[in-house]
Order: sequence, then C-alpha cells, then structure tokens
Amino acid sequence: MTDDIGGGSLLVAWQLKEKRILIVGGGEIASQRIQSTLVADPYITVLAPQSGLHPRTRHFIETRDDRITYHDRTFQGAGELEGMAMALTALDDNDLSREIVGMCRERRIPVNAADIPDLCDFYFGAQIRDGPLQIMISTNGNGPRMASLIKSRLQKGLSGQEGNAIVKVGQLRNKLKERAPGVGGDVGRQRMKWMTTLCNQWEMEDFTALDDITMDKLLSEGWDQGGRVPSPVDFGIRPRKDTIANPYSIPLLHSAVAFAAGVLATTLLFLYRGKK
Ligand SMILES: C[C@@]1(CC(=O)O)c2cc3[nH]c(cc4nc(cc5[nH]c(cc(n2)[C@H]1CCC(=O)O)[C@@](C)(CC(=O)O)[C@@H]5CCC(=O)O)C(CC(=O)O)=C4CCC(=O)O)c(CCC(=O)O)c3CC(=O)O
Ligand SMILES: NC(=O)C1=CN([C@@H]2O[C@H](COP(=O)(O)OP(=O)(O)OC[C@H]3O[C@@H](n4cnc5c(N)ncnc54)[C@H](O)[C@@H]3O)[C@@H](O)[C@H]2O)C=CC1
Repeated sequence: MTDDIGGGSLLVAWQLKEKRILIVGGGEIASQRIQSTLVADPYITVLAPQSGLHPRTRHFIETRDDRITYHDRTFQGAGELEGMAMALTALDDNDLSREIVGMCRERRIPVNAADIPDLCDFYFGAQIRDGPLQIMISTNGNGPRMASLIKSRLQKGLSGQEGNAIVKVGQLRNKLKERAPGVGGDVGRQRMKWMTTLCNQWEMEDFTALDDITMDKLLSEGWDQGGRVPSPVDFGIRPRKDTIANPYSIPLLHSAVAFAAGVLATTLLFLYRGKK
C-alpha cells in the first residue's frame, strides 16, 4: 500500500442489466458506445438523425431491436432523460453536449460526454474480454491511444484459456456453496480457504478440463475429506510424473549432445592439423 493515494478514478464493473440508457448521437463514437454497453444488457435509446448514422450504428439498430430503440431526430430537451440510468453524448456539437451534461447533473444521472473529458462522471477504457473475464485499461484521460496499445501488450500475455477457466471455477464455487451452504461464519471462511488454496495450487488451465462429474469428484475427494486440496494429477487432468520423461532429462540430454559434438569437432581439428 502506498500513502500517496489519490488522483485516479474508481474502477468498477458497473451493472446495467435491464436499465435504460440514452445515447445522443449516431456517429462512429456512438457505435462504439453501443458496442461497449450492449455487453451489459441494458435497454438503449439512440437519438440521432438518419443522415448522421455511421454504418455500424445502423447495423446495431437493425440487428438488436430487442435492446435498442432508435429515434430518427435530434435531442429535444430534458424530457429525453426521463427514467434514464445513464446518458452518453457522442456529438459533433460541443455546446449541446455541455447542455446535456448540465441537465444530467441536475437529475443526478451519470453522464459521459465523448468530447468533454472534464465534465464526464466516468470514462470508457480499452477492453479485453473473454467470457466473464473483463479487463479495462484506463489512462485516466491522458492517452487513449496508449490504452489501446497497452491492451495489445496484455493480450500477448494471455493464453486465451482464462475465460474458460473462470467459467469452470464459477461452476465449482456454486457447487461448493450447494454442498456447504451458509453465509459468512466458519463455513464461509472454510469455503474461501479451500477455493483460495485450490486456485493457488492448480494451474489456471487445469480448471478448463473440469466437467460436471470431475467437479463432484473433486468436492467429494477434497472438500468432503476435511478440506483436502487434491492434485490435478489425481483427476487425470495432468499426467503422472512416471508416465512422462523426466523433464529435467531433456535439457541434460541437449547438453550431453552439445558436449559430445564439441569433443568430436576439437578432435577432428587436431587430426586435420596433425596431417598438415
Ligand atoms: C477521456 C475519454 C472519454 C471517453 O471517451 O470516455 C476520451 C476522450 C477523447 N479521446 C480522443 C481521441 C482518441 N480516442 C481514441 C480511442 C479511445 N478512447 C477511449 C477512451 C477515452 N477517450 C476516455 C479516456 C480513456 C483513457 O484515457 O484511458 C478508448 C480507450 C475507449 C473507448 O472510447 O471506448 C478508445 C480506445 C479503445 C481501444 O482501442 O480499445 C483514440 C485512438 C483510436 O481511435 O485508436 C483517439 C485519437 C488518439 C489520441 O488522442 O490518443 C479525444 C479527442 C482528442 C483530440 O481532439 O485531440 C477525446 C476528447 C479529449 O481528450 O478532449
Ligand atoms: N472519446 C473518444 O474516444 C473520442 C471522442 N471523440 C469526440 O466524439 C464526438 C463524436 O465523434 P464522432 O462519432 O466521430 O462524430 P460524428 O460527427 O460522426 O457524429 C456526430 C453525431 O451526432 C449527431 N447529432 C448532431 N447533432 C445532434 C442533435 N442535436 N441530436 C442528436 N444527434 C445529433 C449526428 O447526426 C451524428 O450522428 C466528437 O465530438 C469527437 O471530438 C472523437 C474521437 C475519440
């Protein structure tokens, strides 16, 4: 922990499920806002004249009418904000954007104006998503393109299996809670200790091999046996040591071959020189 905490922003996973949000504008930035928010299952109202729609905005409006209500018109006033849990402006009209932010403030509606960072209640960020795994990279308004580049760096460090592993861990946790129900107290502490130890001891990718049957087996042979944490080897997820070549022998073999080749080359060199 550092003492000089401050100057950042709160990173949260905002829940928008079934809430209503307003997007004013229909250009490229609006299309990105639609894409970013659709992931969270809200009901989206888009206000923008047909003439200014970006093809991707049009595509979303046409294909996601289960979630998106589109009005082919300009913003008409504060009444548009009625019942909204969030408002986003993506306009080529800075004055109007500013005005909408003011209306949102009065109504305590969280608002993001794509063109006025100083007035935003929150910023969007670069995102990496893999099922339930959600990583947001924020430079806190300093360098959006840098956020995008850092995303590419981070993506290279991921195996692509993390999301799947998290899904399996989520299923296992639910099964554990069914087997050992109760909130907080001793049982809560024991569940957390078991899950933490299991996550620490298994490789992340080991979890992807779990299915319904192996999960039940893991709980019966682990949790039910005094909170033991079995090895993935016991479940055939990782091979037993004696069935594979000793991994240490492979580098040793390489060194031995290299050494022998060196000896041979030196001997040949001496023989060649001796002949001259
Ligand atoms: C403050 C913030 C408000 C908000 O939008 O919430 C904001 C504001 C502004 N962006 C501008 C420009 C650019 N934005 C991008 C890209 C992204 N911008 C995003 C977020 C944010 N942009 C928020 C801060 C996030 C943070 O700091 O981390 C990303 C991460 C997420 C997203 O938009 O969903 C997404 C990348 C997603 C990805 O690639 O994964 C690029 C590059 C590109 O397009 O490739 C450029 C051009 C190059 C550059 O400027 O870096 C300008 C005009 C500046 C001007 O006029 O000069 C403003 C307004 C201003 O700064 O005044
Ligand atoms: N936050 C970010 O990442 C970035 C933000 N920006 C800013 O975002 C804003 C939007 O950018 P783009 O989508 O590229 O612009 P754009 O010009 O393509 O789209 C503007 C949209 O606003 C609509 N519009 C204009 N007046 C309106 C009104 N009265 N009511 C309803 N809709 C109206 C237009 O019809 C159009 O659909 C710009 O101000 C730009 O500076 C630009 C790049 C990145």
